[in-house]
Amino acid sequence: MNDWQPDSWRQKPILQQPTYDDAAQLADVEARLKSYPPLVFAAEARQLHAELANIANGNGFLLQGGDCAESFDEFNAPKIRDTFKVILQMAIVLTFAGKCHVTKVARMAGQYAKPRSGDFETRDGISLPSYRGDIINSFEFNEAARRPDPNRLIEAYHRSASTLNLLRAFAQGGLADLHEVNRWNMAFVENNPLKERYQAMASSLTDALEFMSVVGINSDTHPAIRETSLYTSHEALLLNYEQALTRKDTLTDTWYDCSAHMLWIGERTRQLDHAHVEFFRGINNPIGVKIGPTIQEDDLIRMIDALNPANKAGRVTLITRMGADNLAENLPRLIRRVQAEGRHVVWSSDPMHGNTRSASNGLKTRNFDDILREIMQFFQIHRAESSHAGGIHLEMTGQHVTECVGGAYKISESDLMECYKTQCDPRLNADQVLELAFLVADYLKNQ
Ligand SMILES: O=C[C@H](O)[C@H](O)COP(=O)(O)O
Ligand SMILES: C=C(OP(=O)(O)O)C(=O)O
Repeated sequence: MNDWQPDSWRQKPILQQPTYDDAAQLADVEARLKSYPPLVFAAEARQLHAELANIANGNGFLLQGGDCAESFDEFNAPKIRDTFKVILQMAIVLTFAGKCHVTKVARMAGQYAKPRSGDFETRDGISLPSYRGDIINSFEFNEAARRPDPNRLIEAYHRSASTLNLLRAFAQGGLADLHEVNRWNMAFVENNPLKERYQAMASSLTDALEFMSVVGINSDTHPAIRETSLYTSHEALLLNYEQALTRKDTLTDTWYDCSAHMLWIGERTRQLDHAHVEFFRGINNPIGVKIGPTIQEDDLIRMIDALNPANKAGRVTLITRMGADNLAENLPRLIRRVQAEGRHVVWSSDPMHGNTRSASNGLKTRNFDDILREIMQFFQIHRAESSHAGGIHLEMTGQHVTECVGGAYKISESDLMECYKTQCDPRLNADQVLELAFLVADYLKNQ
């Protein structure tokens, strides 16, 4: 690792980056960010690493989710609270059904940069640079808004700090009480059109909590009942920002990217000889890598080795995002090769990014059934290969948006316009994501 430095990525080719007009202004912003306090503490990242190591070894489950792109405009406490609540609600049913620890990692407090298919967006004959996330430019469609602005890095830092502050308060301050979380779930089941389907699981969970109370295990006697831990993550796409928040941990004398506990490399920027792999190989956080259906076995092993030469369990999470129609053909060959080479990884399923399509009105959407189908196949394939299906990675929100079609409330393409708020990709709403959790839990319970 001698040849690695926080800025050594700058010597490599890089994709999916904005072009800033004023290099001096960008350098000034980077210097300011470098002087700011880190957002997370390296020891917290190590704690997450240890939890992920358990999952890589077959124990536990990773639940990772949140916005496709956090937005400066939609930045408020109810929105943060609602996503926090729904992550906890999912985690409680998955813990109960899977009978294992669920590690919760939010796509929050930094998920501000987006890779795009095209550099330009054209509307009514006018072409402007694509929206690349609020840390880079603005979603509004005019020339000034779409110009990359370095000050947005500072803005993203402060918003991430406030978000993280509130998440920590919720996690430790009483909002995470298991009894409360269970009450929210009971309300979800009570109001759901498919309530009979979820009733049995919700009732047995309630019974379990009541039994614990009777034998004296409650929020007063056991802090674990009223507190939780929630880690943060985002795609480390804008390396100027990530480098500025990369610090040497004084306890271990090793480098950590202190913008979040876990960072991931996207499907579009994981080329072995490019900047993102170079940056990631030197930071000690647990990291994710998105992998699509075209990846070859040799390339996968080379990538794992570049990122985790010591083959440490918990360091690398492979997040497969193949699409429900491609998973069965591609996942088994990758699992077999990773097993044959003895590499330690967490396998997680992102059932969102391979299942995006255009609705008839042109809006991007995803079908709940495709999402569920990809997750279920993910579990079945891992089971058939004697491998551990370690987690799921979702684009979701705690709010009642209409962006993905289907689910118990049968959102149709004509409903999409009712509350379509995403600035990039369609997210599962609060009901859809809980429904998914109950269905996955049902499957886990029957295994
Ligand atoms: O979230 C992932 C990507 O940023 C997104 O899918 C790209 O969307 P696009 O194809 O509209 O650019
Ligand atoms: C861009 C994303 O995913 P992928 O790299 O898998 O396309 C994402 O998760 O926001």
